[in-house]
Amino acid sequence: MYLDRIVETKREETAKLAEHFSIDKAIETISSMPATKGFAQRLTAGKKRDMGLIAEVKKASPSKGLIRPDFNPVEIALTYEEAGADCLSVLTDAPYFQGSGEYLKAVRKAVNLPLLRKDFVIDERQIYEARLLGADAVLLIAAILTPEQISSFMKTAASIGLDSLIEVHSVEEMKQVLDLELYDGALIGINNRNLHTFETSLAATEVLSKLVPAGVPVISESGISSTLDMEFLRKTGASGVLVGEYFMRQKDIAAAVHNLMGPLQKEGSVHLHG
Ligand SMILES: O=C(O)c1ccccc1NCC(=O)[C@H](O)[C@H](O)COP(=O)(O)O
Repeated sequence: MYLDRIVETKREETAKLAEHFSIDKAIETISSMPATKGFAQRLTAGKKRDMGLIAEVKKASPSKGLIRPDFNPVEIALTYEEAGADCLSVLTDAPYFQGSGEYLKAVRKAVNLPLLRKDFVIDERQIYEARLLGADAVLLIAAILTPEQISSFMKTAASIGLDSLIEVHSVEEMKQVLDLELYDGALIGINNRNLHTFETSLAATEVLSKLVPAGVPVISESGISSTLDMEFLRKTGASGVLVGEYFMRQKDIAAAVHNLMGPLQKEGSVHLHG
């Protein structure tokens, strides 16, 4: 199974990381870093349209191979920012997504938006590393973590100012996550992609969002590519969407953001550079 392969690779990567990474030193460095930017807040009260947008900087994927050959993460991030994305997701996994921690660092320097480190977190060192790279949030995938790990990682993340996007794909995972004490800044991500078969269906959001109590923000992730999809997702009560491949395949990324998401409703809150 592909997800098992990815997790096996992460075990190797984190074992290597453990050889040199000091959590105490990381905490010391983080204590003098600027505060994080409130990832969850930007997707709820602070969103710029009726639906929040996490726009993904994604070069390749296990399901689709190379998606964007002319990949310039900083240019893409700046385009997303100018088009009014609320937050960005930057893939840092190298072997399967051709991402990099260096891309996250470079994007952090270039844009003001809150950033999600998109990777497969299985070890708390990756959470400290995310903060050092400039992330404002981490992804915690229920399919590869125990509820105890999710709880503990969410706590670690919160202790260093990071929000958590907790990703589920099944009723069982959703129930387990909802049984946890969710920290302020926790978002539920419903992945429309089955991470074992790679099939996507927005029915995942339709079905699973019904289980989420009012007040817990839901982000619908993956396989979103049309205004019809957005209409469908609005009716599920999702607060926002995470979109990668659709934008990455467009020549004019900014136009694609505007077409998919509709006009900006909070013009004043768009942070442009200059
Ligand atoms: O994208 C994949 O092929 C994939 C395969 C295995 C595990 C995770 C995978 N994707 C991670 C994601 O969650 C997506 O990059 C993200 O939700 C955006 O999805 P999309 O808009 O479909 O690119």
